[in-house]
Amino acid sequence: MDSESGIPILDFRKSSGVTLEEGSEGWKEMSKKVREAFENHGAFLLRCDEIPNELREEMFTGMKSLFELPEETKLKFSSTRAYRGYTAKSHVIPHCQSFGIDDALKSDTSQNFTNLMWPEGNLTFSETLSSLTSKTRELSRLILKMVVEGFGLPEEYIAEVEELNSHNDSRMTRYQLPEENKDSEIALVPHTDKGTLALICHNEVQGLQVLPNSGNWVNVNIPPNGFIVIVGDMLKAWSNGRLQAPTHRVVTRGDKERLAFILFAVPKQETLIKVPSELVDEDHPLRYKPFKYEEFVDFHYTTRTEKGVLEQVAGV
Ligand SMILES: O=C(O)CCC(=O)C(=O)O
Ligand SMILES: [Fe+2]
Repeated sequence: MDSESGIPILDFRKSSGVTLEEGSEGWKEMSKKVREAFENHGAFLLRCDEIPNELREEMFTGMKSLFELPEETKLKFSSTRAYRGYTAKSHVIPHCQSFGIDDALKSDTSQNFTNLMWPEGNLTFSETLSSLTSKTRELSRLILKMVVEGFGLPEEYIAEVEELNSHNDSRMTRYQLPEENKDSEIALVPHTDKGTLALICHNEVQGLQVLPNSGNWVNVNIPPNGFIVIVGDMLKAWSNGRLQAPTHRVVTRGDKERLAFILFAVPKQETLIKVPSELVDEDHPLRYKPFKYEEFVDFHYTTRTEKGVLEQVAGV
């Protein structure tokens, strides 16, 4: 457990003697821990060996060169969609620059992005981005299956959680230190993630904070070579509010810049989010009516509100 935030650390590493073969006892036990962590914290810290350290190091080395490219090159990666494309110093991300990549898993996405940034080519970057994206996506699939198992739901629901993970966006962010004040300062404003799950790894410079129900921000310490897995609003809705989608933000802490790679598992626009009947009972009355992901996204983009979006769109 992370002593500051109380968020559990789950160890998926084979080297720790864990076998996560689907259906095995180890798998069932871990699925229960995933469910409990998501119920209590909306997140867990993950140690796993699916993603080699060399790959992460390669990614952060590549990201360093990426962010050092001239501003006019970075601005070539534009998007009409909010939070996608290249953003620098927006109100949402005051001290950071970020590349939001849509459809991160499409076979040519990494290559097209790389070619735009490095017209002379950068095969290492393109392969690293593509490999880290697909490996984190495999992890998100595994974790969603564990949610189905953790709730003891019939196997049919695996297809449903796959729907919740049918689209993938990724984001690469550099949180810079503000010139004047090197102490703690907000670099990414408080929010919940709007999709299903987010998997985040960073260059070992901490900065993430969560807001527990106690109402006081707490630091999250991602373990070395680890990840944090955070529940988004869609998984919260699908689970009838039984899994939390925690409010989180990033602050600059210390004197090093932070680099983060984030994979977002999201539904397709037209996906219908509907609570499984098994998750509704006397103790857990239905909280959300069925709604399409795009209704939620449109409402969020038009109102630009962070407060109670889910309740306003789908609340019973
Ligand atoms: O950089 C981080 O640790 C968090 C990023 C985040 O929450 C986001 O991009 O939605
Ligand atoms: Fe987030």
